[in-house]
Amino acid sequence: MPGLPLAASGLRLSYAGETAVELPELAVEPGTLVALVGPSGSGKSSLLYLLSGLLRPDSGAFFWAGENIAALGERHRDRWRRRHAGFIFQSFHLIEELSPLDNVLVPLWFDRFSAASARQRALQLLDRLAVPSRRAQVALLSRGQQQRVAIARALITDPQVIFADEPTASLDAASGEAVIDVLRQLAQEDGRTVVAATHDPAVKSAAHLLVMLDHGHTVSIARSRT
Ligand SMILES: Nc1ncnc2c1ncn2[C@@H]1O[C@H](COP(=O)(O)OP(=O)(O)OP(=O)(O)O)[C@@H](O)[C@H]1O
Repeated sequence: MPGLPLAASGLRLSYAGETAVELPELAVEPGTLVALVGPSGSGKSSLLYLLSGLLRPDSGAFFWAGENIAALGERHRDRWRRRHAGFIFQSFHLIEELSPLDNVLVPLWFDRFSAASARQRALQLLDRLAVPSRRAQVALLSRGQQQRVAIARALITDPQVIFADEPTASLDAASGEAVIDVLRQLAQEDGRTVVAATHDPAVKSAAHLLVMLDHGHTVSIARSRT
């Protein structure tokens, strides 16, 4: 499934009158890995949650494939997210007692699907991400492997856009590099749109597009040369 173009215009979110993030203009083509970077408290997570439709802006618009998600009610935004987006978190959010395979199948619990084909797809994803799928409990895997299980779980619905909140922050450098390689592949080879909020200089240098934030303000948007 090809990626999804994202765009934003005049986005602003504040908490108790304090601006958390402002983004005048953004356009992201499918196949792009975007890094949202800046010091702690600069608004990276807030912007990620705005662009993913988890938060609603005070003003402005953001578009997924031309649809202004900011204008939709919660139920419709949920539907768009379920259909088009996958999420990856710093602390993985896996169910420790379940196997890697069963964790990858979690997003399908509430959907009608063919168990056999879903299982096959989950095994293919775990294989692609080099995770030993036969382990009884995901908790027995290394942290790098656990994050790759979380990526497989995000991919089970074949999302066009992936949102990642500090995807490498709890990993050592080598495991972080493996996850960054996967994020780049998801953009470059699959053509998905990938947006990551990050402190990690390695994610920053791997990204195709950088959105730099400082105290809520977008300082610059730069296309990297990588
Ligand atoms: N739920 C909230 N209620 C009130 N203020 C909030 C809330 N969430 C974030 N903020 C404030 O909004 C600003 C931006 O926070 P945000 O978490 O988006 O920054 P960040 O760059 O992701 O930070 P970090 O790198 O530390 O995770 C900060 O001043 C923060 O204190």
